[in-house]
Amino acid sequence: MNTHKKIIVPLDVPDLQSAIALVDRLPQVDFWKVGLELFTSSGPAILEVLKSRQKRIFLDLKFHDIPNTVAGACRAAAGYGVDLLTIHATAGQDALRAARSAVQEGALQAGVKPPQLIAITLLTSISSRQLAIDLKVPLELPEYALAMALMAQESGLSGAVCSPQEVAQLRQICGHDFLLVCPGIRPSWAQKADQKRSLTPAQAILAGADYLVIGRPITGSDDPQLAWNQIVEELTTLA
Ligand SMILES: O=c1ccn([C@@H]2O[C@H](COP(=O)(O)O)[C@@H](O)[C@H]2O)c(=O)[nH]1
Repeated sequence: MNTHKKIIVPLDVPDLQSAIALVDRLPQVDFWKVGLELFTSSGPAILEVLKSRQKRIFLDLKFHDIPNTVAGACRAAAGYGVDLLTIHATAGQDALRAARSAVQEGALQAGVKPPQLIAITLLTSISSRQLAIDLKVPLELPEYALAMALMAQESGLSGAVCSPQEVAQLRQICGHDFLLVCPGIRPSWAQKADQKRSLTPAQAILAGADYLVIGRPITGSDDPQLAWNQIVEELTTLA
């Protein structure tokens, strides 16, 4: 796969108009992520815009609810014909299994290809200290992230969202068929902002990530095109 096809850019903008402006500004981007901000403000309209331009879509709604409710949400989301869909692993095994089945049903009913359902292991904005002190989780962070990924794998999900700092371990244990998508990516020249467990794009790919989610280093830059080119160049040197 061309290296630039491994980069997913989030449309973390407040409205449909800003989203379309960003898509127009970065025509090289093949894979866009629609998350909570844009979907909450503008609904599914952006999905049709992206599909009409032959873009791949990561619908990152991070479902987290009881099994019956996540199943209903997954059934509806799968009907949009997106490529990737997220649920929090902490919804638990019953919810993950219900979500997996619902994704198949929703896609079948709508006559579209089912999305790959992937589980959030632990948000990349959470540090080891926050995991222990705020969330009261008694495990070491890498052990916890691995446990969440394994639960997702045992529940039949296609993969997981993890920080690049845990991706090597997850790749080694979960195997090569398990999709690993990494946000929290920061080129050496970018601000970390609220991301606590980051690596550079090259480090993340070398550690085993299938896809990198890279937002503000590109979309918050004065020159998004230049930032995109710098990242693609960094990754091309690996190929
Ligand atoms: O653990 C997670 C899960 C999802 N995200 C999402 O990825 C992007 C990251 O954007 P940046 O601007 O590169 O920080 C954002 O849409 C998050 O909702 C994540 O960061 N961590």
